Amino acid sequence: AYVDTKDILDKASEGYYGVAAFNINNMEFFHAILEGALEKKSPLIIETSEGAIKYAGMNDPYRGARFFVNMIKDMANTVDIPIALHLDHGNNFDIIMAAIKAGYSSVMIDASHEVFEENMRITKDIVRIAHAAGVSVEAELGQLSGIEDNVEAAENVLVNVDEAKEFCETTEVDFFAPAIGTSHGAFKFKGEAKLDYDRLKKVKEVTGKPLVLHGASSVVQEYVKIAEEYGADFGGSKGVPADVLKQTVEYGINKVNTDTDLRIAYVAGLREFLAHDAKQFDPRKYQRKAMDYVKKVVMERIDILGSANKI
Ligand SMILES: O=C(COP(=O)(O)O)NO
Ligand SMILES: [Ca+2]
Ligand code: NA
Ligand SMILES: [Zn+2]
Repeated sequence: AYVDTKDILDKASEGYYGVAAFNINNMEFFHAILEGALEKKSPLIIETSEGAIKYAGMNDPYRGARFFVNMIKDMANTVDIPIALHLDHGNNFDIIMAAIKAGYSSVMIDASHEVFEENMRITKDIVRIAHAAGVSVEAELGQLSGIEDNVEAAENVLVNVDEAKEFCETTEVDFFAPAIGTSHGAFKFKGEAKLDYDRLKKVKEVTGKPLVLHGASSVVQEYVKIAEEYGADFGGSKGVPADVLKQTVEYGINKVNTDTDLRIAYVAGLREFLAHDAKQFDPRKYQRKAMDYVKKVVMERIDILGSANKI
């Protein structure tokens, strides 16, 4: 069934387990992810960035938002796991409105690069509009280093616990993303993967909200190796290890944003298949190994986060 993201995350917060939020840009990733979630009988959050919406809509965001809603809502209403569709890193007001209008389950308003008061003001505004339309809202405090919503953040700015308390009370966001040391992409840590667990525990205590971990991919080396065997160069890639992910769930993370792991698994499968089969040109066949690897990563992640059979 097609559900509100808040429903999935309130249950996860109650039960202290994590639900992965998988990013997609096309149908094949959605199908591969869905196969894995169905097999695990897990609730599923599908999320699309603003870039994905522009990509699918051939630069018309409302068309792109409708494309994803039509594909995902229809499928959701014909399978028996709960599925929500979420706008990831919403920043552009028109695209956030397009997602709400098209029928997204939830939207993120990411104004975390603004000063605290401004982030709070903007977020409050979006919550008012989204709630009026029955749509739930995510927002973020702190910054992840690297490129994020077209804003270049030089280095990590960790969430401030007192600000988090005020922010959640004032804005009434439904779920909240505290920056605790992760970053987007495949090169998250120079040395050891260190997240600020103490800060995370305190944010959970003072907000009581379902919490979101951005930049949560593990950069699974099994697929990095396969991709590199067939010509990729992902040297120095490092993500959030599975045991660290488990710790964050234990301390209150419930939505676990996963994009990079699926991209690496897919390109590994595609490179491997094409290196061995010189004759195949049916896209349903030459993408299948790539989709199988995505499905495997999805199922492994569901086991790490504990959302299997939680429907
Ligand atoms: O935070 C993410 C995904 O992060 P990764 O690059 O670690 O998959 N999406 O919002
Ligand atoms: Ca941000
Ligand atoms: Na998000
Ligand atoms: Zn993110």
